[in-house]
Amino acid sequence: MPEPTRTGRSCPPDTSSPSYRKALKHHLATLQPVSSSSSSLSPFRGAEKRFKTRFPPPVEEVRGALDVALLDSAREGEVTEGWWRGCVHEGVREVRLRDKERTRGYVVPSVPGLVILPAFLLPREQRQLVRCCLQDAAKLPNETNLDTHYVLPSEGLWAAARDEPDESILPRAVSATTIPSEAEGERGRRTLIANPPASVGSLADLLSPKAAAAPSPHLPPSLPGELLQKLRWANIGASYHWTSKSYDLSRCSPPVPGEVAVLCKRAVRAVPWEEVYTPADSAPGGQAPGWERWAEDYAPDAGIVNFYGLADTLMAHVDHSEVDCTRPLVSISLGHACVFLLGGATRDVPPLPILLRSGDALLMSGPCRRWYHGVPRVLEGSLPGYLWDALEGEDEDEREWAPFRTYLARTRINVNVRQVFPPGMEVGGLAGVTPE
Ligand SMILES: O=C(O)CCC(=O)C(=O)O
Ligand SMILES: [Fe+2]
Repeated sequence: MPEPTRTGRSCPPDTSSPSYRKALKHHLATLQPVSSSSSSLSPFRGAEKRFKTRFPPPVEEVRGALDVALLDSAREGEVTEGWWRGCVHEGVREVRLRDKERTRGYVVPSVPGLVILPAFLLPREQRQLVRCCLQDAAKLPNETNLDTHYVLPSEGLWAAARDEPDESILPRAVSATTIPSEAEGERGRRTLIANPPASVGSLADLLSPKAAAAPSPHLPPSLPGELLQKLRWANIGASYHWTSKSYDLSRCSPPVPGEVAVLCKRAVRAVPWEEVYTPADSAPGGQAPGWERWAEDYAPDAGIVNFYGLADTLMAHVDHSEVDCTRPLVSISLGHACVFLLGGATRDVPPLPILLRSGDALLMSGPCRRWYHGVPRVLEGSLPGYLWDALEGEDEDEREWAPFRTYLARTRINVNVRQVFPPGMEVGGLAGVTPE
């Protein structure tokens, strides 16, 4: 495979180029007639559609996205070298972080409980987290989207691609004890299924063993490098069961990797929550009960690492499988930037588009913790130079980094970490207390 290059660095696609015209022609030829229902799309679906558009690329649409990197002169190079940029919305408020080295944090009054920590990770830390995601997280006993269909090597796909690139990986045989894989999209991405939000009352469900999804019967053996391109998610911590969209605590899983947990706790500790929630909000039934103690007692116990190719999207959904429904979900972006849409309690609320760049952390807590959100667009040509070129002044082995940068040339990674159980409630594989 030829070494990929960083794409579309300093200008939008050349709309007069033969390749653009050819792609446009193909697009127009395959265009479906406008359905009578398209005007009745919900505001969230409408926004998704606008950001997904390839012809022409949604440069103007993205210009309306909240892009807090514009407020940081240190990121000027990163912003100007790519051709996607958003804007700064009125009302966005800076909060002073406790973490002295990283001084920026932003809240948006229309989205209570949202905190954005731009450039939360330094370039060196981003590289380290990328390594952790590919080498350690996407490996047994953690489950990935590929485990349903292939017998993956115990050393993990990344190590296999590096050490035994020509060794085929066999598809898994169909077994009579499995059930069809309903919750998996065509390429291992997720599709929507409606299930009730988790609560203390649904704990018994979390403890009951869940059937494995059925492997696809018609898959050829594949090389590790080919399968890496099909890697879409890896569970970390408590095992998430995609078919039923709930946790499966009957499955013993290692905890969230230490270095991921440390980063997420650092993000939660850095936020001055008293500036996010006023004391009145913390009253019982308020916006985020217990926020005063998050700095001490936030303990992530589950998460998903999402791997997006440049054309991949994540449709509108609510993460409601966690028993604790207000503690922060910490989401860290790596590699290519994206547009993240954050709506409201229903798809009828017009979403706020946010441009998330590599190293940014986004925290959803309190009211917005169970709001609709999704990723309609990975922004091609947005890989920052420090993930591609040698790191200035850092003692890093660029040869060791080379396969990671090649992978990132077509990828966005998102580390999405949650706390399923509130402090003191430890259940099943995570300890052994059953609620009354
Ligand atoms: O990729 C992202 O930024 C969001 C991912 C997400 O919403 C999820 O994993 O539930
Ligand atoms: Fe989500």
